[in-house]
Order: sequence, then structure tokens, then C-alpha cells
Amino acid sequence: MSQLRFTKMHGAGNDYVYVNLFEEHLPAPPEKLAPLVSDRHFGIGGDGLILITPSEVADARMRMFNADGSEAEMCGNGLRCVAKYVYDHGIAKKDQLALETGAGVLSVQLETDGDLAKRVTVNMGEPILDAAKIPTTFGESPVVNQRLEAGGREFEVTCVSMGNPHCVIFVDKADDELVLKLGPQIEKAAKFPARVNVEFIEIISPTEVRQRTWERGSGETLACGTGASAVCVAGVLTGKLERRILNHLLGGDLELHWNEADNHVYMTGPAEEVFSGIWPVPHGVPLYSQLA
Ligand SMILES: N[C@H](CCC[C@H](N)C(=O)O)C(=O)O
Repeated sequence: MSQLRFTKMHGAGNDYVYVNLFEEHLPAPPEKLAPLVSDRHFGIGGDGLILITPSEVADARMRMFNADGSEAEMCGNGLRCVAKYVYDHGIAKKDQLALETGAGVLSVQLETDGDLAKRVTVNMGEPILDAAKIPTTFGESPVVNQRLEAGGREFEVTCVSMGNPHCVIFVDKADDELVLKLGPQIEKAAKFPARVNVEFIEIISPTEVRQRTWERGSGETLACGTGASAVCVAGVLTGKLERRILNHLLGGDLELHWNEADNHVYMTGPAEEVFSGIWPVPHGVPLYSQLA
């Protein structure tokens, strides 16, 4: 019987199953495991699977798989938790880490309390505003206040990539009709060849917003760190927000700053370890040992 040792962590309620590949070996392809471990009734439960692996170019590498098994280039809440895990478990006992992601090697600053990391700031790098690189099929760049039709309604959308694609929509009320009905339609809209994460934003003030998120490959999550970063950029591009904002997400708050000096976005927020365990891999999963 194949087993998988895992750690459950969350960043502002965006929870993932983490596997430390410095010590473990995956018994099966991650894209097959992600839907199974993410199942909140028949599995461990989470928004997806995150692998923490050795890196040739950084203190560690993060690979992130959504609950549907699709691999994403970057995960903001996930990277804060990876940083905390790397520090707390002694993989690299430094309060400034370099972490390899699908969006490049990113630098991370930890606020520690003795042996444990409490809050984490990620330098998310520069936003990608070129339409074709987001990717979207909108003609002009940057993609600001473009019209998108979904569910028989028309929206003004602003699109940004933080290594992964985001479609930001400023609304009066981010209700279930928008998030749960239109979110999945926009996620798969033809304008987004790689699908897209969708952020519905209520503006409280030029420095404060409330966000609900329909995530590519995972559905509604309690928080989305790359999404919150994209919202900060979209807010500045549309003239609605200042460069430094507080974002209230369902699962907690994130602080964002799109720094004019270096054009980098900085995201600060919590990272929590919830529990560790051993998951017996169910019969029928195509194990590597059987694929050989
Ligand atoms: N669903 C996203 C990946 C997770 C992003 C989010 N959980 C975050 O904290 O950035 C995508 O397919 O691009």
C-alpha cells in the first residue's frame, strides 16, 4: 500500500496539501494526485497540491497543482506557506529566501517569532500587461476596461498576469450570482486561451478593497495571492486605487504594494501550518511503480 506523508497549510484560508520532496517520493503523477487529495470528502481536502522540491537555483522550488490537476505557474498564498515550511522545518533557516516558481525565482522576507515564521512578504516581480502574454485575445495592451460578455451581461475587465492569468472586475456587490455563476463562464471564456482566474472587487476606498475569487482550476477560494496582486495593479491602471492597498478576502487580509521605483508588486500576509498526516493512496491510482 502506497502512502503519502503530507502537511496541510493555508494562507488566508487558501488551503493546500503540501508534500516535502526533500524527504518524500511521489507515488504517482502529481496531476493525478491533486484532484484526489483535494477532495474535501473522500480525500485530505484542499484547493490543490503543492510540491516543495530541491532547486538548482534557489533555496527550494514550488510546483503548484489546482484541484482539477492543472499545474499553475505561480501561487501567492502557496508561496508564503512554502517559505514558512522551508524555514520552520529547517530546510533553510534564513529569514530571506529565494524560491523557484513557474514565474521565476522570487525573493521572500519572513517575519519570525523564534523558530517559526509568522508573516511573509513576497516580491512577486513585475506584472505582465502585454495581452498576448497574459494570455488574452484582447487586441490592445494593457488590457484595461475592456468589454467582455458573459452570461448575457457585459462587464468591463482589466487583465494582468503575475505569472498566471487574472481577469479583474470592479463591481458594486460581489454576490453569488456573479462569483458562482459567471465566474466559471469567464474562467473558460474564449478570450482566455489558457483559461483565467477571476477577481470580483468591491472598492471600499482608494486604499481598501474586498475581494471574492473564482480560481482557474479550483473554483471559489477564500483567498488568492496572485489575484490580490493583480487587483492592486488593475486598480492603479484604472485609476481606482492607490499603489498601496489593503485587500479583505474571505479568509483573511493581504497587504499589496505596486512599487513605482522597481515596478515590482509586494504581497504581505499570513501563513499557517494546520496539521500533518499520512494519506494511504487509494487503489486504482496509476502508481509510478506500475507505470515503469
Ligand atoms: N488557480 C491559480 C493558481 C493558484 C493561485 C492562488 N491560489 C494564489 O494564491 O495566487 C491558477 O490556476 O493560476
